[in-house]
Amino acid sequence: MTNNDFLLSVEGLTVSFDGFKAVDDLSFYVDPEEIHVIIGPNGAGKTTALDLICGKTRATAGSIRFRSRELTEMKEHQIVHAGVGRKFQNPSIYEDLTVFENLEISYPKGRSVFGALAFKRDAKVRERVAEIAEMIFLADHLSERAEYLSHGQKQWLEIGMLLIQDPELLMLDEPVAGMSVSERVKTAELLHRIIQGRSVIVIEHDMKFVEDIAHKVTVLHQGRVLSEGTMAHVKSDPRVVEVYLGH
Ligand SMILES: Nc1ncnc2c1ncn2[C@@H]1O[C@H](COP(=O)(O)OP(=O)(O)OP(=O)(O)O)[C@@H](O)[C@H]1O
Repeated sequence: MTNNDFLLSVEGLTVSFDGFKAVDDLSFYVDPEEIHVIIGPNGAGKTTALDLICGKTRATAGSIRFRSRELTEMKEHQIVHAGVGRKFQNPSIYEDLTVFENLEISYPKGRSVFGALAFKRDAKVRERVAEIAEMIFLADHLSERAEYLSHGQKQWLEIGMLLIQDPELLMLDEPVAGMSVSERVKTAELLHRIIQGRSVIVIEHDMKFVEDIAHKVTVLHQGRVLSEGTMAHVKSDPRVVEVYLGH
């Protein structure tokens, strides 16, 4: 039975690579405005699960329902268009463009209601770029070339490039890897700020950061759910301690 109150329902999801099931009969659900963190040991299938949701990898079996749509039957660009944004581990920003230009080129095309009045569209884009830049702590860096940003600022810029498309589901793969402590704190703040009207799935190994952001945690092990619930719940689950947290 599908519960339509969930933003995302993953059920019985399986992918087999030459007989090896990297994701094996996986089910989990994401509520609207939820920060849902996926943790688990190396090779547990976390990245593969996100690859399946964004259409980069095709499922062998199972279903992924996003609102009322079945994503397993859609192409990658259709999934993006449906409102699913994905950030990979390495930032894919344009180093030789400014912060402003990086955000501007990410603004969705063809959404203008002003028709030929291009200047009105330009004003709207500038306004939205300014709004996003403020949100990602880069309001004072709009005219700076992206190559001069710190590693953390580059990560934020890429999140901003996704936010400007206003996805209802945003997926982030290890967003704080390589960040300083203060950048991690600000990233947690950023995530709490952007979930109004959207949900976020995060893969993360930094448990302090997970504690700061997670509404719900799903622990994967060998492609399956090992444990699920609040951080306090999964932290005290002996099976999680044994395969992951105790190491
Ligand atoms: N295209 C592929 N072909 C064959 N095997 C694959 C493929 N993609 C992933 N795998 C295997 O599936 C398993 C799960 O990999 P995945 O990258 O999803 O794990 P992960 O939980 O994200 O790990 P990590 O924390 O190290 O990033 C691994 O054993 C990996 O080698």
